[in-house]
Amino acid sequence: MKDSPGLTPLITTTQIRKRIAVLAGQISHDFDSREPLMIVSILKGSFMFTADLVRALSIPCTIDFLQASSYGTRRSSSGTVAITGSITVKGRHVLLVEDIIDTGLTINRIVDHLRLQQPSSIRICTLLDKPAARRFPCTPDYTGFRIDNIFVAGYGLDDRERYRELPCIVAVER
Ligand SMILES: O=P(O)(O)OC[C@H]1O[C@H](OP(=O)(O)OP(=O)(O)O)[C@H](O)[C@@H]1O
Ligand SMILES: Nc1nc2[nH]cnc2c(=O)[nH]1
Repeated sequence: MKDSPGLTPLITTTQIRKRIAVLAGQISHDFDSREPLMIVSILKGSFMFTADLVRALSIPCTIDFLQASSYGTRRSSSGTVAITGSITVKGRHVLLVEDIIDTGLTINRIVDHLRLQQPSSIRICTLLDKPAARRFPCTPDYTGFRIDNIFVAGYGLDDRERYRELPCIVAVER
């Protein structure tokens, strides 16, 4: 990890790699049909997780992206989710891939947005879950790690656009 004051290691690169192998095994088992699974990666935070997860799957998939932003340069949600990108999910089995579910606002907004198009199913896979921070109900179908209500960065997640490139998850000092 880069030598930066205020960052405390939380989840190592090895732990992430091992956990993704398990998640990918479960997903591949659950969606073992001839139809390709539609992966929808929620940017920016999930770019690294998505790249590692899809490479570990043993089933065919397609990969699309939506961008959702509500934190901006803050460490708490603005309460408004801006969704950009246009994808077609009608009749597809969709797996939303998130880096983190915190208040639950972002994932709820995305699910509501996509349901209007009548997909065959929507499932949620998140690398990190902060159940203690939840304000909008959401129970992910696949979870990498449950963490305490602390602000984290690395492996795609930012603190004011910094640290996305780190290969591990760190806690950021407030
Ligand atoms: O459950 P919530 O409280 O809604 O928080 C989770 C969302 O917050 C982060 O996105 P952010 O708005 O920071 O955008 P980014 O992924 O581009 O950094 C993260 O990537 C999730 O999408
Ligand atoms: N980087 C980052 N983004 C978040 N979005 C919601 N919670 C978090 C968090 O802990 N870290």
